[in-house]
Amino acid sequence: MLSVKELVESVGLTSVPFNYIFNNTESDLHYMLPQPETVPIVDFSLLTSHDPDQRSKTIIQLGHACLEWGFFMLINHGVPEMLRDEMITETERFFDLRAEDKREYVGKKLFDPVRYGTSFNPNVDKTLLWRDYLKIHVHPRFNAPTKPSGFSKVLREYCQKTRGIASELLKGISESLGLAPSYINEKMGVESSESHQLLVANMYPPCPQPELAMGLPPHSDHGLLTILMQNGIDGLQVMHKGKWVSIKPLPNAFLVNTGDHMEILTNGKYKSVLHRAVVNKAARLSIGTAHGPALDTVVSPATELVADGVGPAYLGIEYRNYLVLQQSKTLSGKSCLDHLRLSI
Ligand SMILES: O=C(O)CCC(=O)C(=O)O
Ligand SMILES: [Fe+2]
Repeated sequence: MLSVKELVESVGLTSVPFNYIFNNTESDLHYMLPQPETVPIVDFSLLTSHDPDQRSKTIIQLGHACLEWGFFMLINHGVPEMLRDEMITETERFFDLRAEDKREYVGKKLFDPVRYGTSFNPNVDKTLLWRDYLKIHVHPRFNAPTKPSGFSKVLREYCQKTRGIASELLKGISESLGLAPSYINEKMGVESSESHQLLVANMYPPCPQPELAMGLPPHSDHGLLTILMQNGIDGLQVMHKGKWVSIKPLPNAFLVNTGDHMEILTNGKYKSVLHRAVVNKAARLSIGTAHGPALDTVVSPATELVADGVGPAYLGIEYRNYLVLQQSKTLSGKSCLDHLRLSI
């Protein structure tokens, strides 16, 4: 099957082929929240500050962002702009490689180290997505494609830095829940040598009729947290108060969202956020890292967060099995999490 990029480049497309036409309902397009609705901004340098006042104010903002949005922009995170730029350039170079150089990563399974493909699950997707992807398991074992030659070094550094950010954010999030700073990191083993980190690069090639196609349909992410960045082109939309909000990141900011395992762990207090990626006439690239526990960790609601007499709202599940569940289906809303909900 051709990637979207190959499709676009091979035939000089002027319209979207029928199997990519996404059923964007009228009402859906009108559901945009009037801008600007202010997306929360979290200053990482204040979160990690030695000044207890600054830190506790930032923890309150972080908790608010998780509670009200499940999404925030992270500024002053300390990842050099040059590393981010290199990461974007090397990833673009990967997608630009000749088909034969990427072939060894095609048709791979969920837990294979490096996977390159298109759509989400083309075997079951009724409508194909305007998106090609590269997915790499980067922790606990680091993996990288062999080409382009500079990719591996940049990828390793980038993933190490984003892991550090995730664990600091999880300390702040634990505190915002009234728990010890180390609570989530310890319970989920996020700082352990076995914690799982998946890198997902999304390439959305130029689309001749962007309003007809979809890059990624509404979905939530599987992990505890996702840390995302993009090239200069926007396209991410986040569901807030029942409406879509288009996200325009500040220069050099990361976009961070809570995932399904945050919702399970917090017994529904910090919900995973629905988001989607629309496409443009220009090529868009986004790079996300999903941060979670070791694959064999059974995640269930933290007893400290289950109110007396209420009980857990989700069944526990092994992290690995949740990934298997998500990949077995088409990407659709929060349908995986729905499998684990308990009626209270
Ligand atoms: O492209 C984007 O901005 C969003 C990507 C995304 O949601 C994902 O990879 O799960
Ligand atoms: Fe996502």
